[in-house]
Amino acid sequence: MSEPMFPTLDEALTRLASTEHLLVALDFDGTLAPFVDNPEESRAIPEARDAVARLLEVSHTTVAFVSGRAVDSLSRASESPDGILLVGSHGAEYRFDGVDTHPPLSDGDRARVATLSGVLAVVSSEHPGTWVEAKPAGFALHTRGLPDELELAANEAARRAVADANLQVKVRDGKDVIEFSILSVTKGDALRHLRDYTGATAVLYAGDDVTDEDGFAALGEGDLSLKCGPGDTVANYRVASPADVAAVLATLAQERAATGR
Ligand SMILES: O=P(O)(O)OC[C@H]1O[C@H](O[C@H]2O[C@H](CO)[C@@H](O)[C@H](O)[C@H]2O)[C@H](O)[C@@H](O)[C@@H]1O
Repeated sequence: MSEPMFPTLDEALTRLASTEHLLVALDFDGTLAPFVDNPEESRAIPEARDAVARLLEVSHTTVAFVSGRAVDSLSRASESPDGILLVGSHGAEYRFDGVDTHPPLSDGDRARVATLSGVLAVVSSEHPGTWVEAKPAGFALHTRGLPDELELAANEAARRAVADANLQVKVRDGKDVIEFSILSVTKGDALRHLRDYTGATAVLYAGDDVTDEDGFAALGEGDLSLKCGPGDTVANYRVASPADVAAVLATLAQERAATGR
């Protein structure tokens, strides 16, 4: 973990609550929602939903979900609370104030996506228990529930097959998932864009996975980075579970509201 600016998370939250415009950016799976086998059935825990709703009621406060999911999938799983900003596909898709934006894909890009689809379909068919989730610019090969050795074999086969196809895609390791995208944007890019878009004077970002490290690294002095669960991190603070993240958000909502904003 990085050296925190304040010795305790409570002190850091109090300082953050007093900023002029606060951006609360949150990863979804593993941070607000516990892992489940079927991503379509994933939902934020009630405590997290309540805390997000309270933050959304405070003026000069913006809340965003920043996910590896495609933005449509994120919208369904998060049930897209009123006023929320959505970032999908690790920063490749935005849904802000009802407007969708994403980088245009050239014909060549679409051809690479189609080739990638075929390559991963073959890998999945050769590795029972895996399945492929489609996204606008890539795919996730899911391995949840497989024994470690089978998961490893599927991941290695996918990496090899994609490398052999010479597609030059971005590879992201996640929790029981390996992702391949023709776009290389990161959650760090997403947080920089969100900061500009909202004019935030301070940012909280919470996440649990390797891809969230790009988000943490994009934060600076006066911001707060919160890692959920175990694993190496550059975040300043750590909690154990989505329930703990929800408690942090509830505290922040309470303190932020008390500032009179
Ligand atoms: O950036 P996130 O919001 O954390 O999204 C990361 C990936 O989340 C989803 O997969 C993960 O959650 C699933 C549901 O709990 C679980 O079955 C899977 O094993 C996890 O990796 C989503 O399906 C992926 O597209 C996201 O990239």
